[in-house]
Amino acid sequence: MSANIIDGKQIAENVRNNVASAVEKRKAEGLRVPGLAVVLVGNDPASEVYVRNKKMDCEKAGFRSFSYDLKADTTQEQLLKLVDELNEKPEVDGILVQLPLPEHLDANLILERIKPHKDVDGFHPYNLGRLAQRLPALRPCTPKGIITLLESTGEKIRGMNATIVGASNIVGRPMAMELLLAGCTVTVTHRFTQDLPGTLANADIVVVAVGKPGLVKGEWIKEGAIVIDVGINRLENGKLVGDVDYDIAAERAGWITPVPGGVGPMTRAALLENTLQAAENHDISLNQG
Ligand SMILES: Nc1nc(=O)c2c([nH]1)NC[C@@H]1CN(c3ccc(C(=O)N[C@@H](CCC(=O)O)C(=O)O)cc3)C=[N+]21
Ligand SMILES: [Mg+2]
Repeated sequence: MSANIIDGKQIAENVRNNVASAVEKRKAEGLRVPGLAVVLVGNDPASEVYVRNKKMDCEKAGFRSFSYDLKADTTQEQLLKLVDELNEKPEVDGILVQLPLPEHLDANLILERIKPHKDVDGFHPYNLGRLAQRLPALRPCTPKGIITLLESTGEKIRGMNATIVGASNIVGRPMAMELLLAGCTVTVTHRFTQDLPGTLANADIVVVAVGKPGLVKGEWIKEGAIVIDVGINRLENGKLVGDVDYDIAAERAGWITPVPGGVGPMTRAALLENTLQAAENHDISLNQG
């Protein structure tokens, strides 16, 4: 068997076009265009690239973007003050504080300071709690984007066995929740898991989000499985690879995401969807005074 490729780039483009149309419609109705504030602390080169891309996505979708590039030695108090200001700014619908933050800052405290209705990353405990209760919420971008990728296959996801490799706050654990809500039987594996190959042998869906090239061997993939690779690893030769041995996995899988061009572009598209959703909810709360 040779896997079908899940074309994240193309699917993300469709999502972005839908968001752009919704923005046009808002304008025609005399509503504000959505606004995203992007906060970057320090000068990590990878973060600078990501942030630049997010601003570009905003402009293409017809959003306003507000950027705040802060020095690496910004204090906790200064950053909290900026978040407080952005929380109160009516033209800002979404606030994104780029991670990782410098060591001396407490990311959890800062993310929790963002008003939940502006938390377009979906990282606030309020939104994660609402997701866990299947209530409307802003959902973390990568897991949300992956659900869109799974839906694009046309396969019936409900009832499948799904295994997630990696239990991070921003991907693994919210992904488990999304797949549970989608009707999967969910297994989460992590650094203490004893038999990863044995678990994967039973997995109809595999989502890998660890950040170690070659962590998942192609031979471990069940024939016909859907393989979603969230890893983005830059090798010494400059090549970008995921966490899954792609070539062998692609011989066994039914569907597989490439790296690059799989999950990454969908994460960015889901951020635009969340910012539009935040703007729509924001209108309602502004009207209610
Ligand atoms: N507050 C916050 N929210 C985030 O969502 C967030 C973050 N911080 N910090 C970093 C991670 C990582 N992340 C990516 C998004 C898109 C690509 C992406 O577009 N990747 C391209 C390739 C990019 C490249 O060439 O390096 C692809 O996979 O095709 C990658 C990684 C969002 N993150
Ligand atoms: Mg990603």
